[in-house]
Amino acid sequence: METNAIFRKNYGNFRRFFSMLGKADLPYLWIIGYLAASAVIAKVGVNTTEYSAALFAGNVGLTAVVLPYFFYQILSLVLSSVSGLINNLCEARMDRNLRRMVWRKTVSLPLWFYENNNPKELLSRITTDISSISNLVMKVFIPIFTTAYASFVILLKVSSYDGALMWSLVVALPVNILISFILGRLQFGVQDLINRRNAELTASIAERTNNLMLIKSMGTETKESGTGEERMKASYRAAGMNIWITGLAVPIQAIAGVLQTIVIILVGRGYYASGTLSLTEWIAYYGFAVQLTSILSGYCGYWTSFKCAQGAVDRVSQIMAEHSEDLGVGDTMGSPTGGIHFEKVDFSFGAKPLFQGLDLDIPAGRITAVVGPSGSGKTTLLNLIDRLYPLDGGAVQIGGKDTSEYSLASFRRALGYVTQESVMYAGTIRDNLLHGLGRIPSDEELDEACAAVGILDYVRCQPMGYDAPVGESGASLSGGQRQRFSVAHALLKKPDCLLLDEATAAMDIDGKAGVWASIRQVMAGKTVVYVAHDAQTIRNADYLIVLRDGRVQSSGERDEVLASDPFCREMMENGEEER
Ligand SMILES: Nc1ncnc2c1ncn2[C@@H]1O[C@H](COP(=O)(O)OP(=O)(O)OP(=O)(O)O)[C@@H](O)[C@H]1O
Repeated sequence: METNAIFRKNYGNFRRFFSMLGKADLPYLWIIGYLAASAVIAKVGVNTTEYSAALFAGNVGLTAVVLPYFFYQILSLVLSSVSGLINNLCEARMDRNLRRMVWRKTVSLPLWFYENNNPKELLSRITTDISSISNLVMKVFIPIFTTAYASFVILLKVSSYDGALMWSLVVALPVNILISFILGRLQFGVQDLINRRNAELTASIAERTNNLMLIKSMGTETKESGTGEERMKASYRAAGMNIWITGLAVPIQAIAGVLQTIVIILVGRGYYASGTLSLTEWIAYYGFAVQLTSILSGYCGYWTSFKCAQGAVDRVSQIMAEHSEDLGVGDTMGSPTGGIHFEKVDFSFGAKPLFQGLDLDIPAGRITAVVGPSGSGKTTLLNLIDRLYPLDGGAVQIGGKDTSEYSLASFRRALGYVTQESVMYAGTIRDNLLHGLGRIPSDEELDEACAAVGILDYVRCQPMGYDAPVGESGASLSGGQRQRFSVAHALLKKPDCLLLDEATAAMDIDGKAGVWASIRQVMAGKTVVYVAHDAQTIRNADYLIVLRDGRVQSSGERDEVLASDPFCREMMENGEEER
C-alpha cells in the first residue's frame, strides 16, 4: 500500500479538487435552480413560522391568518419536495459526469500508471469515491450555503423583534460547533476504520474466491475460512464501535439542544414578561430558535461527510492531475518500410535498470524470434517497440525514423500486438474479433482469419456462430482457443508489423505449426517479431536475437545463432529430448 503513490494521504488539496470540478461539466443550471428554490424556502419558512405563531397565539382570522398559513405550509412542502428532487437529480448527473471524466482520463493514462497503482483500487475510484464526491458537493458544500442563508434569514427576522434577542440564539453557537466538531471527528475516525476493515474483508474474500482451485488442491479450506472469519470479526468490532459512538452522539446532541432551549426560554420569557415581545412574537421566536438548533446540529453530519470524502477527493483529483498519453500528436504513420533499430536505449522499472545503452537491429520484412532466459527482457522489448512505456534514454526507430515522432494512434494502428495474456472481453466471438479494427469485415473474411489459425471448426460448431458469447474474459474458451482468436484478431488488423509474445504457447504441436504457416503466409514481406520459448517455435524464425540480463547475447541468421549460441543450443537439445 505504501508503494501506491496516488493513495498517499495528502489532505487539503482543494485547488486540484475545484479544478477537477471545473472540468466535469457540472449541471450548473440545476444547481442554480436548487439554490434559488432553497432561498425561497428560507423566506417561506419565516412566513410559515410567523403565521403559525399568530394562529397559536389565538389569532384565528380565516383570511388574515388561517388561509395564508395553509398557503405557506403547502408552498413550503411543494418547494421542499422540488428542491429535494433537484438536489438528487444534480447528484446523479454529477456522478455520471464525474465518472465519465475520470474514466476517460483513466483509459488515457500510460501503462506504467497501472503498474504503480492497484487496478482493483482504481475501480473503486470510479465507483465509490466519485459517489462520495458528488454526495459531498450536493449534500454538504451546497447545503452549507443554503442553511447558512436560512440561518441568516431567521436571525434577521428575530433581530427585527429586538436586536439583542438575536444574540440569545447565537450565544449557544460556539458550544454547538464544538460539540459538532468533536462528535464529527470521532464519527469520522470510526467510519474510516469501518471502510478500511470492509475493504480488507472484500479484498480477502475476492482473493480467496479467485483462488479456490489452489485452496482445494492444497487442502487449506479450514485455514482460509479462519482467515475470512478474522476479517469478519475485525469488521464487526469496527461496526460495534460505530454503534456506541452514534449512540453516545444522540444524547449529547439532545442535551446540547435542551441547554440551548433553556437559554432561549429564559431569555424569551424575560422579553415577553417585560412586554418587549408580543405573544405572537414570543411563539414565533421559539419556533425560529428550534429551527436554528436543528440547522446547527446538521453541521455535525456535514463535518463527518466532509472528512469521509476528503480521502476520495484527494485520490480522484490525483488521477486527474496525471499526464495522459496524447494519441493524436505527431506524424501519421503510413506503412513502415525498413527495420526496427534500438539506438542506445535505456529503460528501467523504477530504480531497477533493465536496458542500458541497448543497441539492436530487427530486419524488415522477416520473422525475428527473441529468445533468452526468463526475466531477460523479451516482453519488455516488445512493449518498448509498441511504445507502451516511455524510454529513459535513446530511441527506437522504424525505417530510420524515431517512433516517438509518430502519433500514438496511427503508430499503434500500424502495429499488431498479441500479448502473453491473450486478453478477451466478455462479449461474443464477433465482438472480440472486431474490437478496435475500425471496420466491419464480412463473415467470409472472418472465416478466412479463423481458418488461418485453425479455429473455424470451433466457431461453426457453436449454435450462434460468431455471435456465441465467450464468457467473462473469454472464460468459456481454453487457453489455446483464446490464443487462436487473439492471433486471428491481429491478422484481421492487417498490420505492417506484427508483435507476438508467446502467442502460440498454449497450443498443441500441430496447432502451432498450422498457425505459424498462416502467419508466414499472411505477413509475407512484413516484419514479425515474436518471443519464443521452445525449440519448435524458434524454428519459425528467419532471424534470432538472444537476450540475457537486458543485453543482446547473440543475433543473426537463425541457423547460425542456433549453432553458435549456448542458450539456443541448450534449448534445442532439450527440445529434441522432449520429442
Ligand atoms: N511492470 C514491471 N514492474 C517492475 N519490474 C518488471 C515489470 N515487468 C517486468 N519487470 C522486470 O523486468 C525484467 C524483464 O521482464 P520481462 O517480462 O521483459 O522478461 P521476459 O524475458 O519476457 O521474461 P519471461 O520469459 O519470464 O516472460 C524482469 O526482471 C521483471 O521482473
